[in-house]
Amino acid sequence: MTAPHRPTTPTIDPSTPNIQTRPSLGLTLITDFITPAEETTLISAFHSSTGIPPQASAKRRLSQHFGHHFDYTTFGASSSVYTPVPAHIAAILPRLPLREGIDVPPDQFTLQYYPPGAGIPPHVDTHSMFGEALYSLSFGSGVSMVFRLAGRNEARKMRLPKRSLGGSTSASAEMVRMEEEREEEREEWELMLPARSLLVMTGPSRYGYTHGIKGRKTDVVDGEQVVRGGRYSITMRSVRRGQEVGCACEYPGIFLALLLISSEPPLHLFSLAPSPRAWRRSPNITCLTCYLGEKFGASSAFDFTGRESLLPAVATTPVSRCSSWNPNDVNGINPWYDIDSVIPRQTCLTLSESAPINGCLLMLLPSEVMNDILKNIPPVSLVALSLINKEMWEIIGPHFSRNISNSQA
Ligand SMILES: O=C(O)CCC(=O)C(=O)O
Ligand SMILES: [Fe+2]
Repeated sequence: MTAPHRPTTPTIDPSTPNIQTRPSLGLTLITDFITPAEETTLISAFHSSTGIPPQASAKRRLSQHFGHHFDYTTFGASSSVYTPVPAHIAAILPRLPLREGIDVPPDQFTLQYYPPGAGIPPHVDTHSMFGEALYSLSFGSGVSMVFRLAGRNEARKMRLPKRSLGGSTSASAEMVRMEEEREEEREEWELMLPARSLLVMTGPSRYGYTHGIKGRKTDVVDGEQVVRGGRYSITMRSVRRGQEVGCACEYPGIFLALLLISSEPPLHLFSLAPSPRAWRRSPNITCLTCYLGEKFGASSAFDFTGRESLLPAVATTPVSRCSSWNPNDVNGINPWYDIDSVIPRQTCLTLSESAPINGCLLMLLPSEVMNDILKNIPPVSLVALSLINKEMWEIIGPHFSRNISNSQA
């Protein structure tokens, strides 16, 4: 294990010494963004509205939502649950740095209280459902936020189970080896967010890195161990709606998709979800999840079971189709795991047990193609099998170019 690096040296304009920017990361930290009086107001408002006394020894992170509520099933925003934004939060908004013509004022606010020792797992906030700029206001106590280049590990978790990766072909073994080597190189670094500071994430820091907070009671600040106090934060996001939903960022990912071609509605959406935590960790797969949730008007299309398994964990209706469908036993081929044998042949399988489903097509698709398919070929049901990342695509993509050009034709 290498020690966390420091982030790149910030750029500071002498006329605004409290603003540290890291242009290559799209990251800005503004210290003393709110006054101590505002901090006191925000803290007492949190305790009076939640009814939690200030000295309460909470064990885990507590969240409160304003504006469109955060939806923990899609990791997007709820379209139905809304709490008006209180005046003490609204008062901060005019001060937020917005890039002209790019950023819009946030309309989704998650206020969190982290008792000392609590953290938040590394994640990338959902691309498709929230605008680019993310704002995080810290108060009560500072904390060290951990950034890590996103992608390989997250994608790997979503992609294929280890037994398949380590399995039959030298190509897949090689992929594993390369991933492991690259894993070592991934840089992780920490940035201290002082109380009353505002963090702004755009570009690479928003899309290309995970951010999280380690669950520990101390942080190292300028070489000194500092004991954490209770920290509050307000994460401010802008919600995308309608035509804006989708992801056009530079980190789109490539999906290994199984399209179930169905002759009749209703559409049945299945999803292979290792666990809600893994979905959350994988930036690109949440794009798809949210995209579908929004597209088909239901976050309940995805009903996570939380099983640590890549088997079809989820079904809307009927559940029996999902559970009776043994993925190891479809025409003697394992369509889920046997990437090498199935995809190059662009196998079209007939699922005799699943009457409304006429067939399925397993292929690798860049996410834009996937979006196109969803728009243009109803009715299909879609199984988001997995995700591979850009680097992986460079290795295996050439083998599948025929499939991609077919699907684009
Ligand atoms: O507490 C924070 O500053 C960050 C919280 C966060 O990353 C989130 O809610 O998505
Ligand atoms: Fe976040």
